[in-house]
Amino acid sequence: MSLLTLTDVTKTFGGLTAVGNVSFTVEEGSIVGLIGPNGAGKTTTFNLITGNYKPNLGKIVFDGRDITGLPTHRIVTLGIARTFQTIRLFQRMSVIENVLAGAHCRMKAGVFSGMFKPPAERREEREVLELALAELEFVGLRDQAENLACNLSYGNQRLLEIARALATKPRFLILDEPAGGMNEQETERLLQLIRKLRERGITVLLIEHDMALVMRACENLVVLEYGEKIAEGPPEVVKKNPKVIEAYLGAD
Ligand SMILES: Nc1ncnc2c1ncn2[C@@H]1O[C@H](COP(=O)(O)OP(=O)(O)OP(=O)(O)O)[C@@H](O)[C@H]1O
Repeated sequence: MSLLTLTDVTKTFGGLTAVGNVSFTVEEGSIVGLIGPNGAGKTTTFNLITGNYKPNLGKIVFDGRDITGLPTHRIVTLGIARTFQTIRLFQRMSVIENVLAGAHCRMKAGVFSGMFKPPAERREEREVLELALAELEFVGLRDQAENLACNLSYGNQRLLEIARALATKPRFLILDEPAGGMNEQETERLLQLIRKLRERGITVLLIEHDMALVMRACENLVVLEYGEKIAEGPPEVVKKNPKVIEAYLGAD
């Protein structure tokens, strides 16, 4: 079953077409890579899916529902979460507080609201804390919960971003260059983590410049160049596509 479908989506900035007539589908439970040279329109596509941008034309359907142009907070509650190309953590807050900030959008009451709370609210807070700790455990940062986010290594900050996104209980997770700045060992851990996400039933859409990771992690790739889709299919087929080879060689 297709979880996400983009149909003829276009986004322009002034005279520049950042994304032009792009259509693709992400099947539920799959790991799909969105790749292409710098400036190809990958991040813009992510921003269109997550409601950070509104498309000029086209339609985005998630789980059978038209989400085109919905505000980001509505899209998050429908089950789409993301991480960012540049790390966006609360650097002076603890690791667990960063994850709680993600969980917050699912709570009826605020996490930090008041001292005298009714039992239902306290129960909800306990549950949210347990959820946040479980997500830290999942990404391998449980023992860092009390540490400040700024004290984590770059690779671990990226994992923390994933934990924070997971705390929103997504069905669909969008990862923007998760391996950026990671060493080989951290990238290997990330690959295992992405596979574990799928085992949890979470569908993953990934932008990544580390081609070795993309080829190993994804079962399907969508390739953009100058805002247009130039290829789509399994990695072993896409990597032999002359248009893709030319796009990458041309970029180098
Ligand atoms: N907010 C914006 N205002 C104007 N132009 C933009 C904006 N965002 C992106 N662009 C332009 O749109 C095009 C696509 O950019 P985008 O960031 O989506 O590409 P990308 O494939 O994610 O690139 P990279 O791999 O370098 O992150 C580029 O030419 C970029 O300069």
